[in-house]
Amino acid sequence: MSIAYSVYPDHQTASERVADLFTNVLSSGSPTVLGLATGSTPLQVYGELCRRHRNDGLSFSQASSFNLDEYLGLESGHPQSYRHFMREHLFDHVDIDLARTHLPDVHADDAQSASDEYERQLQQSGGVDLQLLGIGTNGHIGFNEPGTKKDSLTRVVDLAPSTIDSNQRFFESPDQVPRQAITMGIASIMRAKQIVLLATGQAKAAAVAGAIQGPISADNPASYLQSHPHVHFVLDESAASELKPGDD
Ligand SMILES: N[C@@H]1[C@@H](O)[C@H](O)[C@@H](COP(=O)(O)O)O[C@@H]1O
Repeated sequence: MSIAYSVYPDHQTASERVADLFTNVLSSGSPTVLGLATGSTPLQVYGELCRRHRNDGLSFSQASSFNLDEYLGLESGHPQSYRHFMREHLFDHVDIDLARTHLPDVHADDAQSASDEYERQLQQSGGVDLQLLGIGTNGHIGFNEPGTKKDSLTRVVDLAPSTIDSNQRFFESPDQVPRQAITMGIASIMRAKQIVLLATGQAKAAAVAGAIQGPISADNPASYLQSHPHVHFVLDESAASELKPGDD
């Protein structure tokens, strides 16, 4: 099994192609459920969608959204919380109804009940029409770290040491980096009707090659995507650099 992929010369061009997919589902005129991701990778996708809203009238008025994950342990409104990220980079710049934007409730007394409730809302939404993913250098999607099972649902997870290291760049000091998160599971993600994974930069090349051309394995959670019927990887040349030729 393999995954379809496209390679573009740079991050901006790749991001515009991903924005095209979002534009298509948003332009259908019917209610749409978007699956959204955070991290540095999708920033230009969101920038492009904001530009299209401003200049071309692209409307989010029929959209609702579910984010993949949220850190546990940050106070409400923390600048590195994913809710804050989404408002800063997308929600506050387009006509989406904030009441229909969903992120896991990390301030509930019982984080596992809040995770179960998120999974229930996700299932009741009718399903994600288009899910955007990034990928960790260890192959994680959302915060589904290596070792995650294919049937996993939304739950509380411990972050891998390599993920904590990678995320240190967003915090003032290493001890401020959260150690836990609530994340959609692999099975939650795989229910999306269409999935696009955007990866750019050399640091992602090995994880991308393993996901597309390696065995389906918990060692590289993105490899589970091989069994999804409508998944596409959008890559820049660096992220594609460890793919073996002749397998696209
Ligand atoms: N939970 C997020 C993922 O959803 C994201 O895809 C990944 C890569 O982040 P970046 O895009 O900054 O490389 O790590 C984060 O920790």
